[in-house]
Amino acid sequence: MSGGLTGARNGDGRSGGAGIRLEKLSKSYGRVRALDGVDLDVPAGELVTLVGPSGSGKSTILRLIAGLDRPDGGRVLVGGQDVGELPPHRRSVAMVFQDYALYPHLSVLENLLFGMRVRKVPRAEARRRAHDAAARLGISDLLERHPDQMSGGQRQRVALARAVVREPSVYLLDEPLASLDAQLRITTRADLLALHRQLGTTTVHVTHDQAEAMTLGDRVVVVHEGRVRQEGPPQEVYDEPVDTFVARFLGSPPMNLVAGGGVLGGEPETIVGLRPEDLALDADGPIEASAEAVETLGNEAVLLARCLDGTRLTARTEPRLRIRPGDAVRLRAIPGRLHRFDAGTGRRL
Ligand SMILES: Nc1ncnc2c1ncn2[C@@H]1O[C@H](COP(=O)(O)OP(=O)(O)OP(=O)(O)O)[C@@H](O)[C@H]1O
Repeated sequence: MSGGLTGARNGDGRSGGAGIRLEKLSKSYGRVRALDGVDLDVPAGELVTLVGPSGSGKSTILRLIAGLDRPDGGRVLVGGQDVGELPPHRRSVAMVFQDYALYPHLSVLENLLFGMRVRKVPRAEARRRAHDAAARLGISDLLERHPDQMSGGQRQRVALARAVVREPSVYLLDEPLASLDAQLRITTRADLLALHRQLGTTTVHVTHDQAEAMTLGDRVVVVHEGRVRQEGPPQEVYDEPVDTFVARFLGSPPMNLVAGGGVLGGEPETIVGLRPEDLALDADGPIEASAEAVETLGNEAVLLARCLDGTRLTARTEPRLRIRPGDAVRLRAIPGRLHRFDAGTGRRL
């Protein structure tokens, strides 16, 4: 195959990037089936978040798109082209890892220039790109520092800038925010979103943090046991999970699931689900329970209640009600908010 992919740029300097299509991708490591027939379409310019528990196959998907690993079966298309035979450096994808992977003996500027030197980008052009990327990521005043002279958040910005200078058609971000503390994660998340809006380049972002998945992507793709369980706009997946796995995985605290419906009502052959925010304290509520634990978070409190029949339910409540463990409470499910799943398959009914 001749020629790699290039990041086509449109007039205003934005790069829409290239769409990605995965067809029936499978991959095993020894006896571990990491991917089991993954189909996925990411339109050009979209930011998609892959989310799933540890070991579900998220990083493997990125590695196969990047060409760092080869699939046992299936195809990877970037910009409509089967890239199966292209080595990583010819795929016009830039990957950013959780641990930054910067060269410790090089300054920030040298880290940014290094890859372009290898790819023989002319010097003046390479410097222009490096300074432009540094400005976008707010690290222009760090260019002379070495990685060990920076905070984790600054290092992560350098790692992102190093991806930006490549002007790829696709960004692959493997838990880029996971090593940052909670506060920094939120601000860096906003910066990532802003960067994506500026560049408009197709991005696949991996996380196991469901809050990140809800806030960061145009679409969220829930991966479990090497398969795509559900994909869609985050709110849609949250409101209409296709099965009990997705229902429990997105949302914190997770959805209440009651076999047979029990205190939530329902038919014996079903599992009935209710989000904690859809379970309200109500003095006339039909569900009698006692408070087992209350976690106060400042803006809200999470009540763990044990019903008369032993069922445990969590509810999001007002923190100022000052409920204490042992208090008798009454609860009501907000009408229309119940989810029903098949008890055998776990699928949404
Ligand atoms: N090089 C490897 N050798 C053996 N097994 C591997 C290798 N890479 C991945 N696996 C296995 O493949 C499965 C999927 O791994 P993968 O790293 O894709 O999961 P993940 O969803 O990214 O997990 P995490 O969130 O923990 O990074 C896991 O069971 C993992 O142990």
